[in-house]
Amino acid sequence: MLAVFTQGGDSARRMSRLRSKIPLLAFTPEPVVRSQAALSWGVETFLTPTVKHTDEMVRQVDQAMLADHRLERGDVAVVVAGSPPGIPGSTNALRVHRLGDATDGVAPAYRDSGEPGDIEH
Ligand SMILES: Nc1ncnc2c1ncn2[C@@H]1O[C@H](COP(=O)(O)OP(=O)(O)OP(=O)(O)O)[C@@H](O)[C@H]1O
Ligand SMILES: CC(=O)C(=O)O
Repeated sequence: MLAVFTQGGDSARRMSRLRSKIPLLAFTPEPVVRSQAALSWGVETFLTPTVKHTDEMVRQVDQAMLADHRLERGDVAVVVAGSPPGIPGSTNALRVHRLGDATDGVAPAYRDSGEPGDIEH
């Protein structure tokens, strides 16, 4: 599973163009971008709160995937984002994340990152 965090939508469009065989999920804080991204090939969209740290992004991925039992703890997700978050056009990071690590708080940074709010699918 590949999760892309996008503010303007370009990153989601670029990932969609690759026609990957693995599921592509786009997370955005912008309702309009969410609607546009949903029209791109193979993209499933999630509306998320704006975050300040990439650790909060992976927490959102954990919440979205584990709540629906879409994936299991220990499954691996690839997360593409801009680090630090909040600057459109700054996508520059790829992280391999083990699902559950953020919501389980396996590292101190995850325990500090708090509740990001609701994710709307
Ligand atoms: N929920 C969020 N909270 C904070 N920042 C976010 C969130 N979702 C995405 N971002 C940030 O948005 C940026 C990527 O947005 P975008 O998709 O617009 O980039 P891009 O495609 O490179 O830009 P552009 O559309 O300007 O060409 C990254 O810095 C990413 O961290
Ligand atoms: C992409 C991401 O989650 C990071 O920069 O850590």
